[in-house]
Amino acid sequence: MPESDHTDDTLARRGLMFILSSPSGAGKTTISRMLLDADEEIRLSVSVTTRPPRPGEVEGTHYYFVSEAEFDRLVEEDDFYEWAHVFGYRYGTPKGRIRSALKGGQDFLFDIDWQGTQQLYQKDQQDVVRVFILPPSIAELRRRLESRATDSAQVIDARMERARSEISHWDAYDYVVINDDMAGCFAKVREILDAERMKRQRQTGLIPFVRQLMN
Ligand SMILES: Nc1nc2c(ncn2[C@@H]2O[C@H](COP(=O)(O)OP(=O)(O)O)[C@@H](O)[C@H]2O)c(=O)[nH]1
Ligand SMILES: Nc1ncnc2c1ncn2[C@@H]1O[C@H](COP(=O)(O)OP(=O)(O)O)[C@@H](O)[C@H]1O
Repeated sequence: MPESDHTDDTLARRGLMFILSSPSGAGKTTISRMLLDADEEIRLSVSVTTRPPRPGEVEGTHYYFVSEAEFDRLVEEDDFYEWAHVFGYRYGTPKGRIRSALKGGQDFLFDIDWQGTQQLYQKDQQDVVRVFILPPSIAELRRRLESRATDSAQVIDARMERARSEISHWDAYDYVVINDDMAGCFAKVREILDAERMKRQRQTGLIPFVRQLMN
């Protein structure tokens, strides 16, 4: 849409980089999927990882699954916005077309950890919105990891161990939402997204619109 165009109450705007992070098992994948289903204007930034796929995970939909050597090659070619070590594997955000698509008003959802969040924020403060999801309690976090049934007891122990250090990064986020009731948490995340879209600085169509109102 050209910058000066608008329909009713919709003005042209920059897209935003909407980051959802949480300690493993708190529910960010669940909330991300609900958001992607409910909102046609946001697209998932699909990460590249060296971790093997879990049952049900689809190449190119949930992650791009690559070998260590392939990941090395992508790093050398400077193909990542950011990348980090998590749980013994590497994860990275491919550059792709993100920057040009943002200018055109496309929003992106990032399911990345606190390290990736810091890197993206340093690169692009004006487009980044950082949301951190917390579990209602440590006992419930363990229960969720066990009920997901994708990890061995040993891996669950390691994730629980790591959860405490992940939680310690809570104050590097713009918003913190507790995922007790799933529907309630989802509603709050949507409200954040809606409000951030309306921020004056993002509404590039406002200047011509206001000028026209004043003429
Ligand atoms: N920095 C960074 N972290 C990522 C990326 N993709 C996924 N992660 C994070 O890596 C962690 C492990 O993800 P995953 O193996 O899918 O397990 P999960 O903890 O159940 O979501 C999570 O905290 C993700 O948010 C990425 O591209 N960059
Ligand atoms: N509010 C909630 N109440 C109960 N179970 C939940 C809630 N949110 C997520 N879960 C469940 O907890 C498990 C972990 O959620 P998931 O979205 O995979 O977490 P993450 O991506 O943060 O590791 C899944 O089995 C999911 O269905």
